[in-house]
Amino acid sequence: MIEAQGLVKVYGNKPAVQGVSFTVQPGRVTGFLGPNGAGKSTTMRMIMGLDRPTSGDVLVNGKHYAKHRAPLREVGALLDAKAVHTSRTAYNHLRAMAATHSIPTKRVHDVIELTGLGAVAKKRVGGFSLGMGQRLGIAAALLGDPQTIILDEPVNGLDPEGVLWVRNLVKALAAEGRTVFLSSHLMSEMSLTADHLIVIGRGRIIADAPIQDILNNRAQRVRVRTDRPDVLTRALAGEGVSVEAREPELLEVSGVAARAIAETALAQQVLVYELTPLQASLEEAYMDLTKDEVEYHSGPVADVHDHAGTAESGRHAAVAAGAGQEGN
Ligand SMILES: Nc1ncnc2c1ncn2[C@@H]1O[C@H](COP(=O)(O)OP(=O)(O)OP(=O)(O)O)[C@@H](O)[C@H]1O
Repeated sequence: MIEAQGLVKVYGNKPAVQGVSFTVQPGRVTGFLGPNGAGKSTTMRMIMGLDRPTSGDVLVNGKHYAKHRAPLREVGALLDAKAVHTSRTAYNHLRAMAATHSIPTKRVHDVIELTGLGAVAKKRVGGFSLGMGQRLGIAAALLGDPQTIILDEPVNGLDPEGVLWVRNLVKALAAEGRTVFLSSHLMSEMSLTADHLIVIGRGRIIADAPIQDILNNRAQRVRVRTDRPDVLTRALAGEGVSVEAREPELLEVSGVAARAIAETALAQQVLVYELTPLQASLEEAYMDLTKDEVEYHSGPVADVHDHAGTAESGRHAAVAAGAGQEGN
């Protein structure tokens, strides 16, 4: 279990994390989701004792990370896969880690097999691709067979087969009763992997709930086809209600339930020939939640065309477009 209480981290005069409290429970995958610069990595580094909180406190399995006698056996983390730039082979890297924590060599072989590194285990880590580096980082995180696993952007750089593998792995680890805390900026991936979401924006928690609740709590949108959109729009107007005209006879309404729209239409004697409650995608719910919290706003799509193609290039383009907005 991970318990954070009032965590604050200020770099110079830049508040990166601003009073964050949450509990990550065992037995489920908890996703840590937020736009670039939201404070995910900083929070994870504080959990692992790599950054000292400006104030507040965080415990892993009931203690500060550094107070555990055998931390690798308590908590396994992948924080920066690129950090392992070594002339050692993957096998020797893991063996050295195992040796300093009294972990038997058999476990090294086990995690190499588990992470699909068998074919490259005797190769120098310095020559690894990003995906192989991610697998090695995950192997290292699992080496001590820890109860708590923290993975910062674990699918970064993985091919689709690798993404699926991480998804199944973290679900299996949670099903064994472990605490699994996983950061990502990819909502689509989280929706397939996590049971519970903690959403962070500009250093503050903006949601902490089961994924299904986050979807259900989003203002319900209803698609309405009517021959009198003008009359219905006026009749529905009110606080918390939004009515958008999509096509000449098509409205999208949020903030009013389908039945209430039907009642209003009936009272106005307006013909309605479609009334469809729309299920929000997790992506939409996320955009809704974080719309005021993004530190970096993307430029128009035309700006990113040169790099377009992958989510990753889009993300970098978004950062580039937003450079200079930091601290606003
Ligand atoms: N060592 C540091 N010194 C100064 N500022 C920092 C440092 N580390 C992070 N920050 C700033 O703190 C804020 C939070 O950064 P953090 O890396 O925790 O966000 P993140 O949610 O992990 O983002 P990303 O998805 O881009 O990795 C950002 O504004 C970042 O620029």
